[in-house]
Amino acid sequence: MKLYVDAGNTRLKWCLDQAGETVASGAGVLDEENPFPGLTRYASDIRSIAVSTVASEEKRGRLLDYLSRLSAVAACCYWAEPERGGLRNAYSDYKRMGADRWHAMYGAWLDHKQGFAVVDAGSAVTVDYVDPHGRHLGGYILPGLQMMLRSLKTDAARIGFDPEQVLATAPGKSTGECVNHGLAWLSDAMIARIGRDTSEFGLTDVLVTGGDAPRLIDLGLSGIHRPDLVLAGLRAVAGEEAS
Ligand SMILES: Nc1ncnc2c1ncn2[C@@H]1O[C@H](COP(=O)(O)OP(=O)(O)O)[C@@H](O)[C@H]1O
Ligand SMILES: CC(C)(COP(=O)(O)O)[C@@H](O)C(=O)NCCC(=O)O
Ligand SMILES: [K+]
Repeated sequence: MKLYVDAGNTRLKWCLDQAGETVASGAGVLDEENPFPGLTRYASDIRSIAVSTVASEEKRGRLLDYLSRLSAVAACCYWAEPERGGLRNAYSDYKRMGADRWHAMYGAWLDHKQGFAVVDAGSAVTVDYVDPHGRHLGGYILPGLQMMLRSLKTDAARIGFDPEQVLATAPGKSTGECVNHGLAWLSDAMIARIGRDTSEFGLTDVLVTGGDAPRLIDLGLSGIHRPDLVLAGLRAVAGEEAS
């Protein structure tokens, strides 16, 4: 079996592949005693390990340590690239791009050749545009939804509120409403902007991934929900490298 790991700043997502089929998958947190609940019983069946990570070097070290105790197979990390299979990275300094963005774009490129946007709503929100020729037009990096709420809580002394996942965007009449409606209102503006950009650039599909993808879809982002997009791209890249 092949193990694929997407290690973000908040969570680890993983899947186990046998002959192209997903036999198990899950999510966990590196700091927990078992970062891969559900995986341990397959440990002796693992024949390869591929990792896409944007976590710090310290966290990557701990992840690789954990994996080396789990399995005798050495884990291989895959990074952003300048080009693959007709998909071309807009970054001149492509090594600086988060591996998750590259793998999500490649996962999308395999199935959506008519031009697309990838919206990855994780710890941070990233938006990337790829035209029908596979040219990455560039993208955006924004604070994630939880990150925004957390920064309001920690960096402003008098903003006290309970986070609520409201859809309301009307002007708030209490601190809680101002914050919670504010986040919905800001997301609404971002969603409208993505709609404008995709029609201006002639991109057909919007693919949405990351832990807060359902929230953005609830808020009106009309797109294809692909929770596994980073892992899909990583699977393809690692498979091509092995063949
Ligand atoms: N079970 C969960 N644990 C943690 N965060 C979750 C969970 N479900 C949804 N989320 C939301 O998803 C975000 C993390 O998304 P994810 O795509 O896993 O991030 P990353 O790739 O940066 O680790 C969090 O900020 C949180 O808002
Ligand atoms: C933008 C990100 C923080 C998103 O990470 P995530 O929210 O998935 O944890 C990550 O892709 C990253 O660290 N990128 C490096 C900078 C760049 O892509 O230009
Ligand atoms: K992300």
